[in-house]
Amino acid sequence: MKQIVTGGQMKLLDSYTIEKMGIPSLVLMERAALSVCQALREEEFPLEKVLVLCGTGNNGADGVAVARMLHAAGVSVDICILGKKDHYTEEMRKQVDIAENYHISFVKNAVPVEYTTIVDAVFGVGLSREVGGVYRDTIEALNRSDAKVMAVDIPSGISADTGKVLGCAVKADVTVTFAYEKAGLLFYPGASYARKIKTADIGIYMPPQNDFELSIQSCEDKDLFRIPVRKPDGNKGTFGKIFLAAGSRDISGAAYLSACAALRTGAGMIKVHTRQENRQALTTMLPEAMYSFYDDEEIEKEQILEGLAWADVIGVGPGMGTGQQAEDILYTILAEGRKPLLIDADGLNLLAGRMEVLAQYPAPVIVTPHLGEFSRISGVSVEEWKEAPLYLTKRFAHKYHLTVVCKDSRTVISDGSEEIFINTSGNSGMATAGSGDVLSGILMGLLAQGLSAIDAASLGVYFHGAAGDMAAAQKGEYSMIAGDIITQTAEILKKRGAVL
Ligand SMILES: NC(=O)C1=CN([C@@H]2O[C@H](COP(=O)(O)OP(=O)(O)OC[C@H]3O[C@@H](n4cnc5c(N)ncnc54)[C@H](O)[C@@H]3O)[C@@H](O)[C@H]2O)[C@@H](O)CC1
Ligand SMILES: [K+]
Repeated sequence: MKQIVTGGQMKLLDSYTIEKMGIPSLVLMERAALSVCQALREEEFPLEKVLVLCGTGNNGADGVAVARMLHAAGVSVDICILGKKDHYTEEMRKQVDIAENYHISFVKNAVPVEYTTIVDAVFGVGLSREVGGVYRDTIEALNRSDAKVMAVDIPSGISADTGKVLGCAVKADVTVTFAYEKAGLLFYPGASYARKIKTADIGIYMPPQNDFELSIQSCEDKDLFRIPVRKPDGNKGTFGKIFLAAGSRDISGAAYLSACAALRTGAGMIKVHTRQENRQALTTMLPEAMYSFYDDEEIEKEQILEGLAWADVIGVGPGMGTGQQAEDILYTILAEGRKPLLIDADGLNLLAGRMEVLAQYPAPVIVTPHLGEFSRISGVSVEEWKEAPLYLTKRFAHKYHLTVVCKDSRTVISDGSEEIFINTSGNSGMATAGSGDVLSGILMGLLAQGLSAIDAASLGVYFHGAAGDMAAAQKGEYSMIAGDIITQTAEILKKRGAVL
């Protein structure tokens, strides 16, 4: 698990390290600048003629220190400072004094096209408003040049919290970020402005007790090993039984994909409750599942109650439609279910405006809305969410005691506690029909094997994205389809099994 921070959190950690632990600010800065110089070499930047563009804050001070190190190593480097001298921070003043002692060239109106490499040290985590004026003109000229661009800490103009472009922003080739990745480097569009991210240890201290309202985490490959080990003496019951209400008169694919993904993730048994019309298709495509069917008559409440009593995990929603029968099934489950419950797709559409009914549910509930569905069930518009994705997802999860998987290019997962997850696996090929059904199947499969709701959700989303990345490597982002994600799910678990 990787720790991620907001801009405000990073500033607190900087001050804690300086004031409480006693490491001088200039020492941190020296390490920061060294790490940038090292990355310039590792990433083979063309250092024939380098421009370091600096702001007046400590990001600019980092830049001046980088210029000094390059100059000392014999590189031809110019420093251009944007902003007034009387705005310099103390560290910036000091770095400029040192650079002047080294007789480094300072230029007033840099012409970006004249350089082979540009180091962007205009704004870091201190960016507090829209970028305009000379800053904007210079950043736009930089983006038009052919120079290779290294961003110091974060591309200038990107919000460290949301990844939004504040007016305009530097398009970097590589970003060296200090101590922890900032949330704004993970969310789009920030992620595409930062491109390749390298995280440098500069000696920042993380106190064991901090007052952060959010502790932001991001899963990595090694977290896949938290998927429970198969018990050699286990039976079908050991690995969990799932009751899934899915599919409707015209839709059988969603039920198939979700049920198949749950079994492929390792669940012991699944029973799909669906419309009679799906009998032939589903029993042919997935004979491994069990089924109960209903038709135009009233929904078979007895069948549902039987399924709920039998199951360890309940799922409802994929391809179910939003008609009266779907609504009756959902509300029967909400009234009678006693096991961990996953609600997806149409299940969520049926809940819009009535979320308080979930408060009575006696076991953990996971909901998996995409942003549009999240907007419908929470009343938060997509634009509002993009302004504060972490806070708004947490607030909604907390209000209704849910684990929320808010699906977007960077999915956010929260159970309302201070620990919140941003997912970084996956690719645009996963924006394909049925991909969400596969995710719901994976999450049920992990719940069935005993993971808690938040572990199943955070790990399952990462797992789904990782399988999607493998599918894209094989089929390409254009051609991959949801079924390919299921195939790769099996490949990932095979490797996991082989290691143990
Ligand atoms: N000692 C420290 O505090 C350390 C700081 N570090 C660096 O310092 C950075 C943070 O430094 P600061 O907090 O000084 O902030 P920044 O250097 O990111 O920027 C703040 C400055 O920009 C101005 N500003 C903000 N938005 C603007 C806008 N839209 N247009 C024009 N001016 C604007 C502010 O008024 C302020 O002068 C980090 O990102 C990191 O690069 C690192 O060197 C590690 C140590
Ligand atoms: K920067």
